[in-house]
Amino acid sequence: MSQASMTGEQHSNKADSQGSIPYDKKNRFVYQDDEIIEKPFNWAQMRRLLTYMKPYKRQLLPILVILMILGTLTKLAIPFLISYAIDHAIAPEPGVDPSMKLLLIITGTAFVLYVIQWATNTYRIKFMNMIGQRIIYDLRADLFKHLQSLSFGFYDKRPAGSVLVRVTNDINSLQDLFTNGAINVLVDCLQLLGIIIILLFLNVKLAVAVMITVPIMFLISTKLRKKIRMAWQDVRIKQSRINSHLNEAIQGMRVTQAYTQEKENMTFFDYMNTVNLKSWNRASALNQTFGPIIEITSAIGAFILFVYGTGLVQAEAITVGILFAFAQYVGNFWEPINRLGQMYSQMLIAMASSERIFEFMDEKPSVSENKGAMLMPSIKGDVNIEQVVFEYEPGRAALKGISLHAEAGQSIALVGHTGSGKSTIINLLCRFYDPTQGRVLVDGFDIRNVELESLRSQIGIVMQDTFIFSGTIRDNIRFGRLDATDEEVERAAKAVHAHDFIMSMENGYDTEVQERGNVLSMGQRQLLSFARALLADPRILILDEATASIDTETELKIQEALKTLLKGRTSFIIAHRLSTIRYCDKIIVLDHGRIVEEGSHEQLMVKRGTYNGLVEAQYKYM
Ligand SMILES: Nc1ncnc2c1ncn2[C@@H]1O[C@H](COP(=O)(O)OP(=O)(O)OP(=O)(O)O)[C@@H](O)[C@H]1O
Repeated sequence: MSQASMTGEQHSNKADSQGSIPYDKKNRFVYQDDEIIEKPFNWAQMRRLLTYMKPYKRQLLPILVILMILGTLTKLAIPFLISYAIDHAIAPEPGVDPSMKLLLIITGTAFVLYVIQWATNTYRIKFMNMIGQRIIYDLRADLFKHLQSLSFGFYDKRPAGSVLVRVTNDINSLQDLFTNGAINVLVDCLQLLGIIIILLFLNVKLAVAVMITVPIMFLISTKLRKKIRMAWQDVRIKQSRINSHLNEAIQGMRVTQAYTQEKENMTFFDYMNTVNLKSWNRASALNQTFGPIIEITSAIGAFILFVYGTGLVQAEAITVGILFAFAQYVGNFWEPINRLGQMYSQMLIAMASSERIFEFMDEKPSVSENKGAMLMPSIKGDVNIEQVVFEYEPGRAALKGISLHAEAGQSIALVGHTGSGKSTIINLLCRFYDPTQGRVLVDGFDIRNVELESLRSQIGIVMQDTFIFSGTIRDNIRFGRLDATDEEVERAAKAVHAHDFIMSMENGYDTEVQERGNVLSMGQRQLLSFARALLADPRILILDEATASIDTETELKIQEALKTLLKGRTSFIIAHRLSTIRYCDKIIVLDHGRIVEEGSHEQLMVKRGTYNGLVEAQYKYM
């Protein structure tokens, strides 16, 4: 089950109080909120994030900085130039004639500056996007690489939907920071500093008077921003829940339709959707209050400027040109302040995102290679499981002291009731988990001391729940050994009797199958995964309920094929259908994590113990 479990309580938080839909089953799903929660600014984390900029430090950053400085300087210079034109070319001091030539020179220069400003801004945004996208590409690649290295234990604790939603949302919120943010902060700070210096240079008194509104504006905006931030976070929580529910609803669509639960699901979805809409409306309304507040504050600034500034002009303390320059600079003043506020909110959200991304990245695989792990030599197939105890969760042993030996080339069947520990033995043999106690030896090597890839690449596994990737049937079989030729692929398919059904499909081996192979029947999928495993030519072959969905006739054919194919390989076969394991060299009977019987079919039948009971129970219902 994805983000949800059916037990009930946690969901009854904020969302419920906001949702007005009278729906008594709205607690049916419980979602762990994987939303982005605001975190205090954390320098260490920011530095870690910024290390992703390192590869671009030499190539692109210097260009960016030059563009940034050039853009800011031109922006700052233009009002100054116009002010100069007013005072010296349009309305010069009494006694001096207006100069058309000077005006033309100044307007020409201003025009050139506008062009430079436009060009620098355009290229700055382009470069920023380029760097930002590359950083996100690197981050995403790092994260995916790491996720692939994490062990089953990590995924046992987290539903796929939760990993997915979290990774996509968090990476997206960092995307905003890197593409729009980091460099803009520098641009805005530079611009602000430049304006303050110029204003003070032009006239200290007027500059101080105009900037009197800044602290007020700062106070108001800090308070309001916090509220707005919280409101948007609430929106993200709601959206994250919708995503989680969607993920689950789509995956479980067949069950929903089979149990005709569409109406129920729709009502629940409607409820979540309404809660999301309300939360969005609230955040959006709050957001809209910000604009007028800035406008009122700038209007007060402008009022002070014109009342006090005109007084200063009349007293001849400043010129009209300087008053004009002031008006322009003050106009440009609020823009960076506003953006810096937005950036701050964005950074706090990015802090939370990066924390969660780094939390995944810092997660160590519970199964990792020991230092000095050696390459597993070519496996002969002798498997020794010695006194193995294994707990998925502390205190709940799934295997309680298992010892078994498979000589190279032997076929071993694992049988027993559901939950008796059959798959767990296989999981340990493939080293998806490490035993809590005891050890697993292959050809005398403790598998903890060999390189994982060299071990797993020599073990083939066919599971009941076969995963078919999107691509052609040929690609799916070739997944077993990527360098296999087309002939080898077909030979493997023929050996497991998959060739006929493949050829009956529209494009034969080139038929496209969808993710999880929905165009194929369960049995067909299993046949493909047989072919895949055989192509890999593993020394140890594991069949975990691999023939459960194949009809008896095909199964008999496969049995024949398997007899030759299993020759020379050690195999472990888990099967509830006991007829399939009758000819195995050894049958291990498990019960509640312990081996209760061991021997050949004939030996165990004579014993008239658990195995005999299982076989008789099966025939009784036939
Ligand atoms: N990922 C897991 N996390 C926690 N407990 C688990 C996990 N997988 C299996 N178990 C528990 O370990 C025990 C053995 O499970 P296992 O899957 O090995 O049984 P099995 O014999 O293969 O069952 P089946 O015939 O149904 O496939 C069960 O009690 C099961 O609940």
